[in-house]
Amino acid sequence: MSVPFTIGRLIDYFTSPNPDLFLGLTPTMAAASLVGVFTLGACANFGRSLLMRLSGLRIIARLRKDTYASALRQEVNFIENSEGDVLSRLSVDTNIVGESVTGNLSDGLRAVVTGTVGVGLMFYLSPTLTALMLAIVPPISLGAVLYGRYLKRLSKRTQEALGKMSDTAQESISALRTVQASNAEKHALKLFAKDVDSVLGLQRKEAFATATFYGSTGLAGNVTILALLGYGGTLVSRGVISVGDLSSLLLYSAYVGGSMGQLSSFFTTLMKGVGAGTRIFDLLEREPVIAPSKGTVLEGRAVGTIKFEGVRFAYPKRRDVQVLDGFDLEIKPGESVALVGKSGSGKSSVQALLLRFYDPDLGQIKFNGTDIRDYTPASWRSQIGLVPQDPVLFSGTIAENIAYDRPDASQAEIEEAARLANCEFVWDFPEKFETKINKNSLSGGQRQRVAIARALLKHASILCLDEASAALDGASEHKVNDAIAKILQSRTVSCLIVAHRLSTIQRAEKVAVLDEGRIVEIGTYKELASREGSKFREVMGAQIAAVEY
Ligand SMILES: Nc1ncnc2c1ncn2[C@@H]1O[C@H](COP(=O)(O)OP(=O)(O)OP(=O)(O)O)[C@@H](O)[C@H]1O
Repeated sequence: MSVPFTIGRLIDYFTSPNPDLFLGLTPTMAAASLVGVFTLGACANFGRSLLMRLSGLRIIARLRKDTYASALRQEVNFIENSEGDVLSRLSVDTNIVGESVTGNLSDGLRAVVTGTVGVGLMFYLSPTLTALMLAIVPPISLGAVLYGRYLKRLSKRTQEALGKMSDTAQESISALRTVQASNAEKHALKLFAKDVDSVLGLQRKEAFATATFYGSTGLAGNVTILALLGYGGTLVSRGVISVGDLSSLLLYSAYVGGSMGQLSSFFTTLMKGVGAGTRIFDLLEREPVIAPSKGTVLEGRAVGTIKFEGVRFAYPKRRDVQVLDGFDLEIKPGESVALVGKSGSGKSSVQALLLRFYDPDLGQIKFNGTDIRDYTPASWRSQIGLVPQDPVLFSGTIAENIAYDRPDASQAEIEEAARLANCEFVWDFPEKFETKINKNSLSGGQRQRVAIARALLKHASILCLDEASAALDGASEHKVNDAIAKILQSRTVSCLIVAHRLSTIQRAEKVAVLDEGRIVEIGTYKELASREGSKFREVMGAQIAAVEY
């Protein structure tokens, strides 16, 4: 802020017949002091920029971690419906918020200081000219407030549209094999382009608003400088102020104008940050429907009877389809129950309820007489090993994948679980258990067996198996069946298996047939298969006929 003042003094010094600089300084001393001030300013700028940048990055990192932690806590239904949107909040929105409260804030503060000191020094030099310049402040401030509000709304909508765009991209990219096999690239691109265009539409509105605001403030600023020069010129000719004072004033007005520009950009960036922040805090503060900390902790390996009592359930997104309607089932400790039924009859949903991915709308699921909702979801889930129909592998080694539920497991335990799950293929890989894999780099049958090993390593008291309905190749299917058979024969775990193959159903101690949301038949395989006209025979028709033939 000392620069315009000193320049004014220097101009007066060189243009005046009786030079007198300021406080008895010579031009050389004034220049030397300025260099000192510049150096100090440079150091302060370095510190400001570095500290603000670093704190911004740390805020972004922390917001990302917290938002991710919150996303992992939410019930699966909420996240599965908006995967891309959640990812966009994690990457884009956190960035906007971080920048708007750090670098932007420091620029804003600097603008406030520059503006206030500038106006103060202008008043010192000429109160009349300063009052003339300040006349443009109220209309510009009003414009900035209106523009900021508009931008905040627009920013939230833009971030939402960006989230939807990410959702669309995520869906196709994660299913690229299906997209390419169906020659659906054009269709996928069309869907994505539609989302991109809606983002573009919103950004265009923002561009128009910004251009209008900056265009008009720029015009107002230039007109003010012209007015200052015109009126200031008459004051100089009348000898009220010196040429140096007018030069200082003009420079200060440029500083103040610049700081007002910075202030409005601070305000608009802050409003964008508020828009993006709303989306982050919506997720950060969201209470999951299935509260992670509610309930008592189920310690150790708990053995007991599982009882579904009058369970009614419909998916939140499809309330009109009653998936389970008076579902009753009992699984005793160590018992294996095969759940059979037509495709879409609700078998996987039963397992999803047992794992508390959802809670029943009515009725209860009890473990040893206690509603499973009375346990914390994490401690309840720690009792269950899960082998889904299409198991998911994560990027990492085979050992890490097998030990996913129990990262502390020893190599010997991992190998033992792999042996029990018929994962002998691992020993054929050159790097054995250290072989790096990702979600696609094993065959379907191998994936199933790794998932079985994972579930076995957990030493859970309950196993939820969803048998692959897709046909595996003969050898692979035999290995998977054999691994499942070993589990069914052991009496140490209760097993709820969604079964499609006759061989599996035959091995289960109890077979339950699910139809229209409830168990319609229950018994041993022999009882159900020998009952003429049974629902079981209807569901398993072709397979039973093949055996009898
Ligand atoms: N996330 C979901 N949101 C809404 N509806 C769903 C969801 N998952 C499944 N459904 C519906 O719930 C019903 C039961 O599905 P579920 O997957 O439990 O059947 P299933 O018996 O396991 O089928 P399959 O043998 O083909 O795997 C079906 O009508 C299905 O369309």
